[in-house]
Amino acid sequence: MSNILLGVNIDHVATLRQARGTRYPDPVQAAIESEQAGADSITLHLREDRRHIQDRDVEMLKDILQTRMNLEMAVTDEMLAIASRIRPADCCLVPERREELTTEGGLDVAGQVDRMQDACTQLAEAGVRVSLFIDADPVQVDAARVVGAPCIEIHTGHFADATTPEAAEKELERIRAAVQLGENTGLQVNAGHGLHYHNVRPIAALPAIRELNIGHAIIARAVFTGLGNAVREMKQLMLLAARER
Ligand SMILES: CC(=O)[C@@H](O)[C@H](O)COP(=O)(O)O
Ligand SMILES: NCC(=O)COP(=O)(O)O
Repeated sequence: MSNILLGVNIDHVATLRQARGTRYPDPVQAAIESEQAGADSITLHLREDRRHIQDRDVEMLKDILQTRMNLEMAVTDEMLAIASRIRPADCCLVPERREELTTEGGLDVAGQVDRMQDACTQLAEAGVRVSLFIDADPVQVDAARVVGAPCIEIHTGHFADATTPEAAEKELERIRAAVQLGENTGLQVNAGHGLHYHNVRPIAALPAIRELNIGHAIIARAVFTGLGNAVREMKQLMLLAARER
């Protein structure tokens, strides 16, 4: 499969807006421009602390997006109720800690099977496709199957944070094995977190990966090149890598 999809995460456009409490930059404009530049979906993380994306952003984009909304959220009753009402195409369940700078790891699905099964069932009944954000851990991949999630998103943060080529290669092998297990298990396999223009290609080249969700690096590059160019450049890198599959 030489095609690979890009989900652009617009959280950090909202981070810039929230820094001053202004109306700009508007994540809604970022989503439209990202779609026009080739994004296959738009990811936004409605955090419990609303540090960046606001409920208003989700409500507006529900009626504006021409591709797909991938709503990231914690597994809480509040967020499950919002997702069941908004009914995004995709909902990616992620761990959240109030004091974290950004997402630090994957969901412990295996340690809370009943809770995860209930969440997956509730969202599926609302017509929402569920993805579970998990570490590259076979135990978690199998648990995602057990709880009935159709998709997983492999956390690539440890790969991105590796400080030596050897450590990066070790993390890439863990990701490669988890991605292959996910495909063999019948799950759609996505990946994301910490990917940027200099580390995305080996991840995009993994044959079974369907979609990459990338945000921080694209928004950072957009500061200098414009968002459209930043999205186009990332998509081009991914497609070049996918041809090596
Ligand atoms: C789950 C993930 O890796 C990111 O999509 C998440 O959005 C990171 O949280 P922040 O956007 O708050 O950095
Ligand atoms: N789930 C990963 C995502 O949406 C974007 O993460 P990042 O590229 O902002 O680190």
